[in-house]
Amino acid sequence: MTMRLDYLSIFPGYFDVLDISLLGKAVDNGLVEVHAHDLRDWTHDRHRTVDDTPCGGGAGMVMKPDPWGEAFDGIIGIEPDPSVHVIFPTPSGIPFTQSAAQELSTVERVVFCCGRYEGIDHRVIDYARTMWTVHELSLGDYVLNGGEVAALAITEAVVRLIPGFMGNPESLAEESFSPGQERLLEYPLFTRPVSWRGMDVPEVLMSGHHGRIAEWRREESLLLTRDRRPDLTD
Ligand SMILES: Nc1nc2cc(Br)ccc2s1
Repeated sequence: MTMRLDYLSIFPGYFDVLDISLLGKAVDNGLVEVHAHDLRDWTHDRHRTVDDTPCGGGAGMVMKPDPWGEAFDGIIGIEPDPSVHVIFPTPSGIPFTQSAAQELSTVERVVFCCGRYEGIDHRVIDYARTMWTVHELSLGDYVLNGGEVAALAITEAVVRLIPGFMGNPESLAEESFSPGQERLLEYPLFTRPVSWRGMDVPEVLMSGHHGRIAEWRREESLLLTRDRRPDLTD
């Protein structure tokens, strides 16, 4: 299966980065195809206007619905298709999680709608919900200047889970937040040299005693999780 990823943005250049590194490899080996689109290509005025003042007043500007609607018609189509997943990164979205990444990794078509300014006219999201499967996703409780960086993060989390993408799929199963894994943070990692700037690798890790090593790692994960993410231990 090839996953098609579309990105709608007034800064499509953000997505040039998808041609390099592991994601570039996924593109080369036909696992994913990536299309970035400039929302301004669907404007008709001399200034290629995509924003306007908010109805009801308030600070900043809101993205006009017309360019989005015409871009949807051109990129996705005018017939409803629930197999198309449309993602709006937004601070007011539901938290994006590894299980959501897992689910999205099986989808054949994903369209990212990257808002700027104060956000997108809400009728765009309401329209999209009548046509496709829509996800309003948040990456965390902080505000970016637009959805592009969030779209890149979601892309990386999803694409790396596509079967055949990672050389060693077993490593995925052991990662934190993977299905079936206890919700624990990763234990500290070490490699050679054994002694570095007066700091040594914990002796247990050099003991060759796999039972003790597993026990040490679990304890470290429990301590770290309790200290940094008590919410995961609920
Ligand atoms: N955390 C996030 N901040 C933002 C800001 C804008 Br503007 C659009 C999308 C997102 S996702």
